[in-house]
Amino acid sequence: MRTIAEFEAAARERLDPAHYDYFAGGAQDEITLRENETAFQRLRLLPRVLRGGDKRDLSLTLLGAPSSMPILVAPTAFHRLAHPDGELATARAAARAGTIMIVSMAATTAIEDIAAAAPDLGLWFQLYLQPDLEFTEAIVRRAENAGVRAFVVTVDSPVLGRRERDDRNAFHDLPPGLAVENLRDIGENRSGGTASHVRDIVMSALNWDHIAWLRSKTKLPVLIKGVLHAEDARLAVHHGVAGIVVSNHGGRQLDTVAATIDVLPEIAAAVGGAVPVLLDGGIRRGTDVVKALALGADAVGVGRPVVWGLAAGGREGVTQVLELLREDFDQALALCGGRRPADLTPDQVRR
Ligand SMILES: Cc1cc2nc3c(=O)[nH]c(=O)nc-3n(C[C@H](O)[C@H](O)[C@H](O)COP(=O)(O)O)c2cc1C
Ligand SMILES: CC(C)CC(=O)C(=O)O
Repeated sequence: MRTIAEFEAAARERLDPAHYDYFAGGAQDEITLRENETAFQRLRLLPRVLRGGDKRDLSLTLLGAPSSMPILVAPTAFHRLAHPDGELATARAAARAGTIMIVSMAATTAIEDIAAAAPDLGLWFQLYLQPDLEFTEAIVRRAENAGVRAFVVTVDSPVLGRRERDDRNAFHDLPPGLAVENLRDIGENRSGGTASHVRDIVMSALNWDHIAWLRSKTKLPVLIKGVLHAEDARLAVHHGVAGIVVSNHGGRQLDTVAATIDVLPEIAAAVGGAVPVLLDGGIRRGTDVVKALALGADAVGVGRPVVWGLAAGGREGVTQVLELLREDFDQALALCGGRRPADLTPDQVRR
């Protein structure tokens, strides 16, 4: 398979249609879902020439974590719905690719098992802070003990977005045998949960004080994921976050919000290099990665492409997707006259 679109088609053939819809879908009219991709397609590149050098180096270090390329695995829930090996397969593929995997709190495999399956993997942990802060703290301790190296707090979900495909398919719970394993066995009366369980514990009250609270509870870097407004990026730096993920949750939260690539320049300007800026949403080609890095991202995350690889071929499928993106990015970088990710500059993108 040569493209992410081909992996998606293969995944679609294999998946239960309701599960395919869960992975593929966005909120309401799915305008932002489509816009994330079309916004990249609208941008035109201006390569630099005669800058030759035969060795390219795609590697970078993010908050102390080395990565072989500026393409990370974004947190997506429920990998065992996509493939029986679930998050273990994803983690092994991410480790082989030498990249960082941000594990979803709503993973269907326990964080300890993921860490054990891929000991060399740079693991970050995505958190939905919950109204019960003691419970949240227990999850934080559990993830720390498993060896994660950063927390990524999702801040675009005071409530969950309305995904009409899921409503139509009545997909609101995991099938028997699958659970949100990271919420199991913590505290009293926590049987570990289903999708509706997670739905109940995203926190409407979430505010900057909670970020300060989390920072007081862990020495690990705390990033926030789901920033679209430059003023929030400024506030994030002011509140001492270690990094910002420009994200609209893959178009799954509020429909008609801006495409991430369109707001990236404002956010990069607001942050001014104070902390790393990551971007996710709509990355399907190496040229998308080039555009994001040129416009100010330090790295990008991929959500659905990894799920399609997993559904199409388990660990090997995820490996193929990550290598396809790596090669595609490497070639686009070379064609833009760059040797390292940091060589890309905003003037190389015409908006
Ligand atoms: C099926 C699915 C599940 C997701 N689960 C989570 C999650 O548990 N936590 C989270 O912060 N983001 C979640 N996201 C959002 C992704 O982290 C990411 O922002 C988005 O997928 C990027 O867009 P892309 O799919 O176009 O690459 C999910 C996205 C998808 C498609
Ligand atoms: C379990 C869900 C809340 C995971 C998620 O963030 C999503 O489906 O977008």
